[in-house]
Amino acid sequence: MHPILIIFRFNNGEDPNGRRGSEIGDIQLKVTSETLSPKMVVDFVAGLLGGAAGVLVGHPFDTVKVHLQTDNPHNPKYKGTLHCFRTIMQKESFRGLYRGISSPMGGIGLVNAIVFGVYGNVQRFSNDPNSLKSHFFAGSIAGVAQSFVCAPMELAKTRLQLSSQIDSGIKFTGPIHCLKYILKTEGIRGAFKGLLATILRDIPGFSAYFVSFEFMMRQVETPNVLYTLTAGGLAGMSSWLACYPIDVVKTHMQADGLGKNAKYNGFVDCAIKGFKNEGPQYFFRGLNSTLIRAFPMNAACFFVVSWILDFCNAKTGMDSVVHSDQPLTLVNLDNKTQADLETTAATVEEVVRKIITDNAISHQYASTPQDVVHNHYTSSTINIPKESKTRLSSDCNLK
Ligand SMILES: NC(=[NH2+])NCCC[C@H](N)C(=O)O
Repeated sequence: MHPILIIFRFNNGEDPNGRRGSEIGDIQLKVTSETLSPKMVVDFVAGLLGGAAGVLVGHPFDTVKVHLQTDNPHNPKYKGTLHCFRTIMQKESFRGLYRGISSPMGGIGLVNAIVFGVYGNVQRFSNDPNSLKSHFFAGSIAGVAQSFVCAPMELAKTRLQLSSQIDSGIKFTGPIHCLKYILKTEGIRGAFKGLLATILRDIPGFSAYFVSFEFMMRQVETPNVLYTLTAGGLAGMSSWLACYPIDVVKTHMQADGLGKNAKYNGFVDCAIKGFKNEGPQYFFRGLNSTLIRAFPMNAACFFVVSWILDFCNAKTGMDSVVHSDQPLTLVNLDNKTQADLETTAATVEEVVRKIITDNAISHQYASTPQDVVHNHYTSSTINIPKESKTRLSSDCNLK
């Protein structure tokens, strides 16, 4: 048997195609027997495009960072971040700033598709999707999931960035070439060097990322463009603050040789040696440039993701959850109105019947647009007991 999927939305009188839709407060109900919710795919696509937007905005900062990191300390070419930026612009214009963008574009696009795809789906299907706890948990799972792609990708990036310091006796043409070489010489274990450190970094990294974004977005009723950009930027910064010391250790692990060439015995050993050698500063070197880059990059990323999710929600006008053997679930985009529903109707069945017998509750529950909290990652659920499900469908002529 196909799971029954009930989708409903509150129509605020705005038709996505510009036509005037139904009356304010009308509720549209749709019942289908699909297994795949369109949202599932939308999350991945939104993450992919959001990641690409982030790289487009963030890459010049990365270029400046790498130029500064590799500058000669005894005879520096650049006086600082701004000077470096200006010098590259003068000499090579945008081409200089955007050189080498193709690999992060592909890589971060893929990583973000996994991050936002896994995050959105875990969050929506969790028991209490609206709680910050669910966002935290979904962020951690997403962090673990992306690590398997992120770790080898960052390994290749690190080895390429440090190719002047690490002498592997070969000049790499790009990340794929570098990874192939690692696979050939160091095997599959070599390609996943730093995986554990990546997981340890990205569990706190991505839970902080999503919880802080969600928290900030909840502080205002209708976040405007500037607000969304700021929240995304700050979420990116807080995510790096939450995990930066682990990131430093990860970088050293991935820059380390293998076998008898290895300086470190593992994650903890690496952290201890770094601390003994340099003191607490060891864990914070490079934090500035990371934070500077994180703001614009994640502002762009979250903005594009939110925009795409909003756009798709407006188009389909629905949010949805599929439960095959659990009680049927109703999902709605709008917390507030749903809260009204829950308190005024005695039973869930009654709620559904009210929704179905058209207009029965439309005016009673009419909410003005300002009243609506559009929470991109929120889905509110009403659980309908299994027994009432069958009755419901026959009563209402639903298939
Ligand atoms: N530590 C993390 N991985 N935090 C998540 C932020 C990811 C984001 N793509 C960035 O590079 O800024």
